Amino acid sequence: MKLNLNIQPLSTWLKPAEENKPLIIAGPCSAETEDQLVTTAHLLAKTGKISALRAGIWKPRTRPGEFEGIGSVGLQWLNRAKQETGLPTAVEVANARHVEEALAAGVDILWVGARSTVNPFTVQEIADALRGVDIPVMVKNPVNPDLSLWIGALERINQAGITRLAAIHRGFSSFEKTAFRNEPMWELAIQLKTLCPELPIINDPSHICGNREIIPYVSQKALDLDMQGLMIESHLDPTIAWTDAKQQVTPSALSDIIDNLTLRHTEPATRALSDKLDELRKQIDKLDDQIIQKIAERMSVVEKIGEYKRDNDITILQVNRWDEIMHKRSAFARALKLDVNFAAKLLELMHSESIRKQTEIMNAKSVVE
Ligand SMILES: O=C(O)C(=O)C[C@]1(C(=O)O)C=C[C@@H](O)C=C1
Repeated sequence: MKLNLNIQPLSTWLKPAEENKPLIIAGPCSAETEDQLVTTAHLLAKTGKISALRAGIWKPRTRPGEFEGIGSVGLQWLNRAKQETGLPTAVEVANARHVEEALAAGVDILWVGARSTVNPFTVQEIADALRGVDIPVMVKNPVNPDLSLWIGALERINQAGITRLAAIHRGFSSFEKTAFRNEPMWELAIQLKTLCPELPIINDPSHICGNREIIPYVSQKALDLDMQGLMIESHLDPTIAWTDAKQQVTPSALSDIIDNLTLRHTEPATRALSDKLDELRKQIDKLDDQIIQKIAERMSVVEKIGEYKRDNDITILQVNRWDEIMHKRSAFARALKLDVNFAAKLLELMHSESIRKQTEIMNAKSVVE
């Protein structure tokens, strides 16, 4: 399946500020005061590395009583920052009123937040408010790891006529406590990219990390996964930020982070390098064919065992046998320097397919009887 979106290339509406460097959208998590926003904007603009200024004006907070954004007045401050620095501005919108106010205040780019993307009613309201308007829109992934919600939101906005469209990968909520505030689950962004290669994806390391220390690592990984840019929260003094203080960086720290990022090419630069890659890929093609062939052979033995179990009334699941397989194969994988967790995942996948196939065989019997 391919995703059919009508979109214009990112380069038609936002370009990296520097050659051979990633595209960066930066700014405070929240606009707090006029001085905080305008000063931060100036410091960011001075780095010469920023393509657009972001700031949260309306902040969705889980519990009431927390700072919920400065509201409409912040749009005027943002406009002043834009006039003085020349940076285009970006704001999160969560309903039709936000869209109207942001447009009236001359905001250049809108984004739909993760808590809105989960709700098709909200996304549709935003899409309807955007009908007939020509403005770039970015759609953050939903808080929960559901690719179809992300796709649905992109489709709704696109169907409203927005062709300057991008996705923002900000990570997903998870019950497990990990090093990340929001689990990156990179595979979901990769799936989106595979379904729609022309859709630009901007990574948001600030929300994935939740703390500034690991922002460089996540940023580099996003670029290595061919994402088209980064949205990084930056505050003139993060220690006193009103929201998300731990994940914001000063403009000068951001400048250092950008300097240390490597922008890699999607294709080899020379003929000789591309020949070398082709040669290695040919080896992969051959090995993949062999792996599939062997898995198919294994499955046909599994089917024979399934028929045997059916005819002799033996349970499908054989815990002891499976335990033995896991132990032996894990030891073998370790000896071959394969990652044991990876090997275990592969084996578990095969086991669940064996069970699925043998269940089909068992059920075929009950249909015949
Ligand atoms: O050994 C069996 O009984 C099988 O059916 C094969 C197999 C496997 O895929 O290796 C499948 C299911 C059992 O739980 C254990 C092992």
